[in-house]
Amino acid sequence: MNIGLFGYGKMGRMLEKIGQDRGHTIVAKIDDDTEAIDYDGMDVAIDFSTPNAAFNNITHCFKNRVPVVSGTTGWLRDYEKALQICNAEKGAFIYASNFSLGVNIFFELNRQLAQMMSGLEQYTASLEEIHHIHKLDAPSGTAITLAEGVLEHHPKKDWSLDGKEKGKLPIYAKRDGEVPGTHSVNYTSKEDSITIQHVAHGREGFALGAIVAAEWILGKQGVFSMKDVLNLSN
Ligand SMILES: NC(=O)C1=CN([C@@H]2O[C@H](COP(=O)(O)OP(=O)(O)OC[C@H]3O[C@@H](n4cnc5c(N)ncnc54)[C@H](O)[C@@H]3O)[C@@H](O)[C@H]2O)C=CC1
Ligand SMILES: O=C(O)C1=N[C@H](C(=O)O)C[C@H](O)C1
Repeated sequence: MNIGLFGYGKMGRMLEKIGQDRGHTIVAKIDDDTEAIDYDGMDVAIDFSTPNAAFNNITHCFKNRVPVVSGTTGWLRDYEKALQICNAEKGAFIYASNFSLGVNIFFELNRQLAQMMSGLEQYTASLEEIHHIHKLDAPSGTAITLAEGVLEHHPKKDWSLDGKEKGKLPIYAKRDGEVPGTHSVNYTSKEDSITIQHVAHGREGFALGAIVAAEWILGKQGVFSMKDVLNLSN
């Protein structure tokens, strides 16, 4: 499979390694200084760029008939617009706030726990994410997905960064050294606390999940999620 990488930073380099290990060819490494892009040689594009660059990268791929896997976070205000362009161009698209197998299992566990906790008003829910100091966006995309899973079964209607808005589910975002990504969901009462946590040990899991998604999307048309790729139950 010929892969075009959009964003050749920490994730781009890890994708190159894992992609080559799985027998694929990296035909383009597009970064902020790339002047011309040859879409014709790409079977699939994988975008791990920046919040400001992702929408343009993704939609240009749709217009050039290249399927897209995107893991870039912090651009989701434009997500619906991207889906419209994907559908109009009969393109193929997978976005995931986190491509690792472990986090996608954690997403399911989070939803199940949220359902069990619904109606137990003595517990106060909160989320915490810890990432490296280079991260541009806060809260993390993964924390937002986790918050959405909690809110499906919770009287609160929205989340708020660092608990700044009263009456909303707080997501505390911390930045520390080179931490690859740690996410916790906590329920606390006067009597006790329940915490579930996912700890990434590096970036390999994210990159492997994105390459598996790219292999899966070849030849397909439409908008998909990691649930489709991993065949996880609803
Ligand atoms: N969904 C997931 O599983 C994961 C998502 N991420 C997300 O992926 C994104 C990238 O993460 P990192 O590689 O750690 O960041 P990074 O900062 O190391 O790399 C981003 C790269 O994008 C480049 N870039 C800037 N403008 C561009 C443009 N117009 N076109 C192409 N590239 C451009 C930057 O120069 C940089 O090299 C972030 O949004 C991060 O949150 C990171 C890890 C896992
Ligand atoms: O920026 C990162 O590094 C990561 N970003 C993603 C996010 O925002 O959730 C996924 C992972 O936690 C690493």
